[in-house]
Amino acid sequence: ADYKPVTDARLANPEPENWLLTKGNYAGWSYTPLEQITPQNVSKLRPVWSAATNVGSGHEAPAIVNGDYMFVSTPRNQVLAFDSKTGRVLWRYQREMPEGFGALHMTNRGVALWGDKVYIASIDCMISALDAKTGKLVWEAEVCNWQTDSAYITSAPLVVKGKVIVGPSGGEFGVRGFLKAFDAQTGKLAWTRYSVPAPGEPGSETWPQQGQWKDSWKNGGGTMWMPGNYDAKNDVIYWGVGNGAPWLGDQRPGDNLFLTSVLSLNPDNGNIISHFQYHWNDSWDWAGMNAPTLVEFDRNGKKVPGLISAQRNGNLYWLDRDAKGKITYQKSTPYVKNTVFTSIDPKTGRPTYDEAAKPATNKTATYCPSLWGGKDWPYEAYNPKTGLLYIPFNDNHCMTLTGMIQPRIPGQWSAGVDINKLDLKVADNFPFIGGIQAWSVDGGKEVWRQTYKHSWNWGSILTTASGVLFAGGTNDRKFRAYDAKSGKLLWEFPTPSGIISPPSSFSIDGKQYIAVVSGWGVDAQWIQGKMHDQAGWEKAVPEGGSVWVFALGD
Ligand SMILES: O=C(O)c1cc(C(=O)O)c2c(n1)C(=O)C(=O)c1cc(C(=O)O)[nH]c1-2
Ligand SMILES: [Ca+2]
Repeated sequence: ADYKPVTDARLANPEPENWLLTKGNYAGWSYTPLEQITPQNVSKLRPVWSAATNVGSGHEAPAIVNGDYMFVSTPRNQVLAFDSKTGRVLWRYQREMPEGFGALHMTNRGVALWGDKVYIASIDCMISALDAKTGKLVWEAEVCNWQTDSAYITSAPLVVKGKVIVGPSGGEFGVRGFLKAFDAQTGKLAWTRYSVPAPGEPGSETWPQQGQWKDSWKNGGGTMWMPGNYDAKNDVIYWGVGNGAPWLGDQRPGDNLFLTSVLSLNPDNGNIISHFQYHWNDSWDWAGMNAPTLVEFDRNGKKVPGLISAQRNGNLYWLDRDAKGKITYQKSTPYVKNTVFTSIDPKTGRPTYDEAAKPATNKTATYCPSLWGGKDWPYEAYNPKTGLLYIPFNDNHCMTLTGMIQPRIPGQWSAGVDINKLDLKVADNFPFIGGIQAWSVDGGKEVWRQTYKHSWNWGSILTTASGVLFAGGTNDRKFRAYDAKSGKLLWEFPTPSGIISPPSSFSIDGKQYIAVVSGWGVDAQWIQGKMHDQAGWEKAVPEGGSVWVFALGD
């Protein structure tokens, strides 16, 4: 079939029938304007086709759809192309894993599209451009060196104006985070931007300049391991920055810009325009890796550009952004229990801490939420019709950590805590752990919630113009539909494994489809094991990847 090239204009204004970007649009909404599937008829949803991916581990990539072509990336550096309507396999690309390779998170969060190419960042630090029609390799380039940098890539790339932008992971291996941008046509490196400034660069004054920790910036963390968002109108990208390395903040005294922050950047050269740091001197692995969602706030009857973001630290943030990309704190509120922040400066958003709840070297501290946060990487969703932000959250869990000095050995855990002693504690008689919260963006209030007594929630959310939410994320393998206005459960379907991939939607010949990839693994699986020990939950969730496509039956 013909392949319609993906242009800058199409990415900035994606047609409703396709799903060209990880989160559906550059604003990060995870929203489809399609309206055929409604709260009234969603109970008639039936599988149309499914396909095994032939690999295990956690499948965290959405189905990306451009007309008749659907692209799904999987763990182990694989990209599958399907006929969107029938599920026929068009091609399969697999980049061989290097011998001896290991990473902390064996997953991939999806491909990016531009022109006639498909871009995949592989776990062994490479970025590859494939021919969309054939799957043939067109170019490849090195983003990092997995052996010498101890880095790996799980992120989906983001393409902005002909540049493919991606950052590696490795916050627990002492990687100093960065983004790289490559020419989408040729693979030539366009720019590199570190999240932690070198001495003399703006922000370096927030890192130790002398003494025992003067070199801490070199391995300070701040990996940018989730795709950013883009304000196409004003030409500004927004990217989240991860946790500090090692985790203990006393080993890098100072605020440590730009860890656990959102950065606004110029996509042409990666220059930092502005930032907001969610919390200073991170000591909890509360990474700020999820870019905030681009919305507009209603202010005195006027629409003003804003950012909203449910952060891992358990706070929900409202930030202003202007046409130049300047970010200004507006307000925040806890959406899960946080035992660390004793107050937040209403002007600056800067928190003060209960020192007893801040882990440090040779000190044991207990804090809530645990390192997995009020929410981890799964995407929130925004629906402009309901005006609600939907947050996949986890509450009633805490962590006890003891800090230590851990030498940095390439490729090895060096977060400054014993990896076997990540002491997750759930609340006694917890009423639930996971769930979905719906928040009014303008009203600033929670409107409804769904809670899961027997599961964490690892499910990114899709919302539709017709008022439906789709989400997996639970250990019972179910894919669910909810009423976006009320939160009422409308439909559910058990897939072969648990779902931790973002659902997406597309339409062909006037028929709307919902796609999702089933395939439990990574931290969702790790926590399930801990919940077995703590609360007697089933130890394992069946694994193995499969793609599912649904539509309304008769
Ligand atoms: O600091 C990092 O570089 C980094 C990377 C990743 C990743 O690439 O998946 C995760 C984390 N940190 C992390 O802290 C975390 O909780 C996490 C969960 C998952 C997952 O896929 O379930 N990845 C990651
Ligand atoms: Ca991390």
